[in-house]
Amino acid sequence: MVSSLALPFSPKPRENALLLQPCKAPPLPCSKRRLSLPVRASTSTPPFRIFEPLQAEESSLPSDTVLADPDFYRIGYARSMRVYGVEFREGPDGFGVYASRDVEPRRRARMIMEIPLEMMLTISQKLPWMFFPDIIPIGHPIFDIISSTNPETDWDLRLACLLLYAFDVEGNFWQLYGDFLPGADECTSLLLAQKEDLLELQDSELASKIDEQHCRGLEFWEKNWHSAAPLKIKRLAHDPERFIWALSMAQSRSIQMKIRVGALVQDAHMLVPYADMLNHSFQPNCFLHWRFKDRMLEVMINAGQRISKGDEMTINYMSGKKNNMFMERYGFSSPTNPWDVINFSGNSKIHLDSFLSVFNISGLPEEFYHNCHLTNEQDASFVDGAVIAAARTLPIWTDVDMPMVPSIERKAARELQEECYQMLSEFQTTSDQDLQLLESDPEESRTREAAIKYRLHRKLFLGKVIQALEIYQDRILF
Ligand SMILES: C[S@@+](CC[C@H](N)C(=O)[O-])C[C@H]1O[C@@H](n2cnc3c(N)ncnc32)[C@H](O)[C@@H]1O
Repeated sequence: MVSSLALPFSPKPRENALLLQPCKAPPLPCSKRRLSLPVRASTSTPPFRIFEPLQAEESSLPSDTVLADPDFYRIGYARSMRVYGVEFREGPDGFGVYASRDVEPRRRARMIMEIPLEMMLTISQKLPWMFFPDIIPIGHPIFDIISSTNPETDWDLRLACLLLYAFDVEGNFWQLYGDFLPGADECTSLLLAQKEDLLELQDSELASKIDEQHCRGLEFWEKNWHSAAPLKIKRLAHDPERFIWALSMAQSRSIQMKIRVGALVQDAHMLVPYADMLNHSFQPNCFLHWRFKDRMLEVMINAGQRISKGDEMTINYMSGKKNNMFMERYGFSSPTNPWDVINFSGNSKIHLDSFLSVFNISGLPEEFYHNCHLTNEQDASFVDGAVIAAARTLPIWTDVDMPMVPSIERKAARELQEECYQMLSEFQTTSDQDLQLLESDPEESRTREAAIKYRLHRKLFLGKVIQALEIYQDRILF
């Protein structure tokens, strides 16, 4: 274990930083997410003005969101966390980060959040296990439990142990921050799903993977939280549900990053408060950066990015991964995931360059992008991540010396459409039925909702590929 060093200096609050000042803002509803408690909209006036945006006009901010409770900022501000030009709001996908003012594009990336290492929970990706900050005293039995994990596969078990341990350390920041983490009923992680929710995925392979993960978590708890375990271990997770919840936090909220602390460069798994409230986008406007000189994680707006007040600030959680991977780790999916895949089994193939030029897609397959400057308005709205995914996943042929023959291309496109229709017919429900289910029960569990959305998103993707192939057939006269 390595002890963390003292911060070389405390960062000064900057202009526009979150400032605690007497409240002049009108009372606004705010969200204080407490573990396992339903979200309540408080109508009381916050005792402090929490950062400039609270005074901003609410009208241009997303209407289906409520501001985070002032305490959420206060506990971080007291420990040198800073935010600039953004605020935390609770919306349809839980907490998120939103711009509180317009930002003109800049040549350099611009910082919107800084979080000191002292507030994080980190553990090295490889042996020997090192923790920053070093909160586990030598000889504590949780260290033996962490040491018993498989170094190759069990990063999430180690992080879950560390999180549970932090909740138990008197005065630790995570005792306060834990109040704002999603409870078991608010988190979408499928580790927290009932068995019948997993059936709603209509994907037996994914359901059994999640089931295996769940069993792995339970076995780990049973092995280490047995009746003869010391009290200081037992009290970290009295029941398996508590451990599984911590495991779901580790999986759905941690990041991996190379950090440099003093002379040590380390690949770490990290739980970073506040940055863990950023939602995912395949076209993110932000990224994470490790600032070595004072050991801060920075959230930066991409260089050249224009931001309008009310925009959600997002990062890319994983690049190049299909929806099933997003479901497995985070419990959400997207109908426009540009990396989704369809496994076609027939021999039909379409001509890649012709397909790309019909939809003005440029670049190499790894970096396909929609060249919207060449496109009319109607096409611009049609071409989304699903069409980019189609360009990657449709079986293709390329031969620079051979021109494509439109009639052969049309036949291939029709056969590929047939295969998509066949795949759609194999689902137990239609998209309309899924939509009805989602609308009919607003109180249903987050995991059941995520599971129904997953199969719906698959159908929407297949439908979009069918539509794209239709447009392709119409436009390949030359
Ligand atoms: C790192 S947390 C982000 C903060 C989270 N929204 C919260 O309420 O604490 C990841 C979780 O946020 C949600 N999430 C993030 N990005 C999403 C997206 N693009 N669509 C739907 N849910 C998303 C999922 O529930 C995911 O497990």
